[in-house]
Amino acid sequence: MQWNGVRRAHSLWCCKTLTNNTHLHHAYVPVTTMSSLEEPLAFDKLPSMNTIDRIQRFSSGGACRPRDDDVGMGHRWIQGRDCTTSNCCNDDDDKSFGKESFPWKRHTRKVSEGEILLRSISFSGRNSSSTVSGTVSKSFQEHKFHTFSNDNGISHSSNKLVRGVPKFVKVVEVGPRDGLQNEKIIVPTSVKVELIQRLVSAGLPVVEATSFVSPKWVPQLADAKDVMDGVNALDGARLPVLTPNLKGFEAAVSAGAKEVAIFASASESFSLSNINCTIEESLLRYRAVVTAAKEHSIPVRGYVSCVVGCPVEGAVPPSKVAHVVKELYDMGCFEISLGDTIGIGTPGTVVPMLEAVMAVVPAEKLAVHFHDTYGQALANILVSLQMGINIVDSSVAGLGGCPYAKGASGNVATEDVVYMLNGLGVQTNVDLGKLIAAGDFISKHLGRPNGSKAAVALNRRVTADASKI
Ligand SMILES: CC(C)(COP(=O)([O-])OP(=O)([O-])OC[C@H]1O[C@@H](n2cnc3c(N)ncnc32)[C@H](O)[C@@H]1OP(=O)([O-])[O-])[C@@H](O)C(=O)NCCC(=O)NCCSC(=O)C[C@@](C)(O)CC(=O)[O-]
Repeated sequence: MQWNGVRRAHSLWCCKTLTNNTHLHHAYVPVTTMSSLEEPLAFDKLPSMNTIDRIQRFSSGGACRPRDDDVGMGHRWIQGRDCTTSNCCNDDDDKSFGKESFPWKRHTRKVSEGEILLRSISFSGRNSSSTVSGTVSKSFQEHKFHTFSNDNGISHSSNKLVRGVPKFVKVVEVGPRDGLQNEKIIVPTSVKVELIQRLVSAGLPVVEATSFVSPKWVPQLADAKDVMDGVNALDGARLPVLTPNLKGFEAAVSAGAKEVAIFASASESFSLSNINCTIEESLLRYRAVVTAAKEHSIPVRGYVSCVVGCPVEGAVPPSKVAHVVKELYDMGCFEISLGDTIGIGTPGTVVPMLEAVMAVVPAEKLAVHFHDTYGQALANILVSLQMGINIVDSSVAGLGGCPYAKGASGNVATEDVVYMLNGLGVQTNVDLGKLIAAGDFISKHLGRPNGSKAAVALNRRVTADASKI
């Protein structure tokens, strides 16, 4: 692999500080074009949406697709979704996430919807608690962490903006992987294990546990096998891991992983810097992983990075994103997560990107994954929900960072997402109080404040209430 090494070494913006074990992986430090990140990408910086027309549209039962006469700016989506998906608030069929199916295997989630509904309710708010075992601070259970909202108003709202959002949203917690891979401090394995336990205990249905990548590039996750040893016995959530190649896949399976994720990019430059190969080479690699996964009946999630912008290339054409998403879908990924890796998107750029992607892959197979660098993540999530997406990735306490941009923050905080979803009357089955406790736990270990605004505000309210007693 000498050639690969040479190629990577020649990429100008690749930060290859392998000798410094505290540095994050090579993917994330461009030396040029940072100025392109200083202003939001706007419509006029995107390629003509006519390109989207050229993408072969394939019919998908539940996909929420734009009308043929609406390929421009996607304004229709911003005004409110006017077509339905299987999980729209207008839809009486609560399919939700209890019956997820994978291309080669009917997969039944361990926690059925019925079980979820039977879980005891110990917190106020629409998304109540779970009784999944785990270590949770008792004191938090005595407080009420709820979203300020008028419940009746939500459930009976006739407003098309609110009606347009799904009834259920599957929150995919990526903090232990995407968050911790980006933190400067290498967190001890025992702390990672406890964090995952707490997140599962909070009712999160999917907690991405770690990555089986090169420890030279991501030293923060070099203990992947030990983390899996610590969490394999956990019940109640799926614990996928990232695998960049067959080597990683085999290591993950040996460590007991039951679900994996592969990660491609819509930007050629980012692909080279992140996984040291072109997009097409990565797809070849991933085909091998998916084939091996099928043999083990292991579901594979796909990621596509840089779905609206790349730190080097600037705006990324929606058609390019759609191409990579479709490739991953066709090779057998059961779900594809759309990553705004540098958190540069706004609803103005996210909407046309989603339109292009939803023209080739059904909405219910898509997740959104927003970093909150520019404070746009919740707005982007809301507009995605209105377009029919019902899977959202996030990191507890907003873990992580993005060394491409000054002052960049990590993924959108799970607490903030759940708070917003509670306010919208969308069910997640996540217990906000336990989630906040998990966020406080890891923030304490990292020696920094909780990066979730909702967590900080709710903690402050609890403290203020307690002081009045
Ligand atoms: C992909 C590689 C491995 C290619 O790296 P490479 O250097 O091209 O690979 P190689 O095949 O030449 O191997 C080089 C060395 O790595 C080893 N190696 C090779 N594969 C593995 C493996 N799986 N596990 C452990 N070790 C491995 C291999 O054995 C060899 O070891 P040596 O002989 O030098 O001692 C490398 O570039 C890498 O690990 N990259 C990690 C990238 C990464 O983790 N990025 C962050 C995740 S993506 C992300 O965060 C975005 C996302 C998903 O969140 C969505 C979004 O926000 O956009």
